[in-house]
Amino acid sequence: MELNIRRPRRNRQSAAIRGLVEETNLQVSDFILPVFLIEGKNKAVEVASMPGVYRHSADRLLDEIGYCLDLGITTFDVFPALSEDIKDRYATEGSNPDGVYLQTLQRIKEKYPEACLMTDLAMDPYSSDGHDGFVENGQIVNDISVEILGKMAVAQARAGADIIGPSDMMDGRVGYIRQLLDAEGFTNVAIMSYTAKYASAFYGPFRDALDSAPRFGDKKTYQMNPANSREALVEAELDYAEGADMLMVKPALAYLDIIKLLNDNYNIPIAAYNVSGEYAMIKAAAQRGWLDNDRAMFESVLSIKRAGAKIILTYFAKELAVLLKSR
Ligand SMILES: NCc1[nH]cc(CCC(=O)O)c1CC(=O)O
Ligand SMILES: [Mg+2]
Repeated sequence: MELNIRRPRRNRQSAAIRGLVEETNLQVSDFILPVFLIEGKNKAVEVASMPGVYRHSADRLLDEIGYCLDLGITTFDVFPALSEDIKDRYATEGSNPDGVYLQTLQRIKEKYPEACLMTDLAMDPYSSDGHDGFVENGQIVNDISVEILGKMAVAQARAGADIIGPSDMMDGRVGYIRQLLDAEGFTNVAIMSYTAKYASAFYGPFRDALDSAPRFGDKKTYQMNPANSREALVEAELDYAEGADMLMVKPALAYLDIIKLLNDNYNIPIAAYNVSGEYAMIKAAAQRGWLDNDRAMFESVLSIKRAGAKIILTYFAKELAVLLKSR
């Protein structure tokens, strides 16, 4: 029998050697935990389609963030779930400094100055149309949306945001927001652009959590077609030129090729959003005993890092932090 002299199994023969040759490692500093804020007091309501994920009122969210900081999680992406009566066409509440969202950001910063706060910048949580941009005659109007988003971004920076995360996919918003932030003295506030955000089925549980599904139509005129990858390079080129500090791909698991594409072509950090549906799939299978929760979680988040994402937004951040500590 003639075998090749190269035997890859030699490098797998013991835990020690496997450790030596291991190329990718997850660490808690890679993660951003998305958190959901609701109105009221002393409330923690589990999201039905996201077992283990809660919508917290501000007071409970403060406790939650304290707990996560102790676990080593440094950065939080805060999403508001607001009542219908506060929403309007112009997403006015999005830049209301006395509203529950911006007030809560301030409270978090006051209590935990060390916490790094990321915001979601889009109109949908505040819009009576449930779209990320401004709606006129059934169309999402780009430039008016960008103006509204600019106001929101400055208000978020004033409330203490460290990283602004435009998730709306309007053209030109990164450059516009950068200009406004700089003009207002917020040169240190970073922009993590949702650069390649796809029109995905995997946002379903998130829209349940926020009750933010579009009131008509879909998001296909602004979010990308899942069939396209070269278009992601066009989006990246624009965001890079407009001053984005980090480029995000969303969702993550069905878009590992896009993560790799951007990582190969851009020398700023790439982020990926391991979205609600990707979380829900593993949780649902694990609850039925069809998958091992911890192993499936670890493997899927590891694959996102291996593909080239340095930063991972994931609802698994807490569980992963505990798992990594126990190793
Ligand atoms: N601007 C909205 C927004 N920001 C983050 C998510 C999805 C996050 C997730 O599914 O976990 C969405 C949903 C959407 O675009 O409809
Ligand atoms: Mg773009």
